[in-house]
Amino acid sequence: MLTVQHSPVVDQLVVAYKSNPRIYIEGCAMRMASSSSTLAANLRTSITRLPSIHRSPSCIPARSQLFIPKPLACSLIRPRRVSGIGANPKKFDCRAKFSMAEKRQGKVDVFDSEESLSVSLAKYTADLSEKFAKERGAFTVVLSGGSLINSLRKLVEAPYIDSVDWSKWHIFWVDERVVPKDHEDSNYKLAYDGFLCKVPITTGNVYAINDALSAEAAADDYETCLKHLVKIKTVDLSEASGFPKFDLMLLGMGPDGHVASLFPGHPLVHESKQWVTSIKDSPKPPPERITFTFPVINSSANIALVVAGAGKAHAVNVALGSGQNSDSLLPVQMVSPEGELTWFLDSGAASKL
Ligand SMILES: O=C1O[C@H](COP(=O)(O)O)[C@@H](O)[C@H](O)[C@H]1O
Repeated sequence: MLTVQHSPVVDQLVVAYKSNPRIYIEGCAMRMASSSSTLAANLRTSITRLPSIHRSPSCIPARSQLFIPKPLACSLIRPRRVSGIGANPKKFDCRAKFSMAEKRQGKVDVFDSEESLSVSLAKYTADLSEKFAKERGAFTVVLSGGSLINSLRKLVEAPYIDSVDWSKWHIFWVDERVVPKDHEDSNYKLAYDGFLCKVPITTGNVYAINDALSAEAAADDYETCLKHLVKIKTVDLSEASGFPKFDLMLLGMGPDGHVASLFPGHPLVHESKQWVTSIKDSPKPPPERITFTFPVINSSANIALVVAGAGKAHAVNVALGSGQNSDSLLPVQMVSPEGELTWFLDSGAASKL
């Protein structure tokens, strides 16, 4: 059950946002300074689930085509070994590594190259786009920073550049660094340069994090933005958890097993009430960031965990194979969506499985 406090100020801000997202951004920042969240939400306990493994390379023709929208919109509101990575699809059923009340099966796709991973990720994303556009008239997509953006490159080529209904897309970030949007460390800039500037996504449907605010204020501002979008049903709400339910979350993973800006051993991995939170001591620079929390991540309808490179093989093996972690669970092991989990691994990332 989700409760959002209403007030004339909030209602004015909603009206303001509809007519001019920038006004709404300022409104949210102002409101942030004088209010505290009254969100009451139930915690959905995160449960690790282990997947079946499927190797499936594929290919599509390449053709680049550019669309350049205006740059930004709004900031308002266990264990089984895998052997012989090859061209033929192969399926494995994995048993859960941890006992769990609510065991579900995910899927692991291993590709012989990052190139074929990218091709398959494009088709997966385009298929979900079509499904959600039909079902609910909108497709809410959450991006990570890092290498994920490069892995989305086939989505901006034929046939998807023309066949996807980009007008239905709404873009969010699972985490952001507290730097200006034109800074080299900005996840927004990375996504804009590598993906968003090439597709005709409506400017007003790109929900960037407000880079004019402190980390705490930016996290609060983004949460306020999400509550508004849930209220107007642009973003679904999970009945099970009371947290927002995004249609697709595209997650990367660091070599240490972190996802979003949720790092191994950091107390934020246990945050159970906030939708969006901030971190000032990120072990990976830059230190100040904002991030979705696990209850939001795990309320997703679909999560793609996209991991490439031998440098990440150990964390992948801990999550999916016989690898052991010395301390607590790796954050990536805590990814357990309400919906479907699909791993996209290249041969390097899967090399220890
Ligand atoms: O700092 C971050 O790192 C992770 C992983 O990045 P990668 O380059 O190793 O794929 C990324 O998913 C996250 O969004 C980003 O802020």
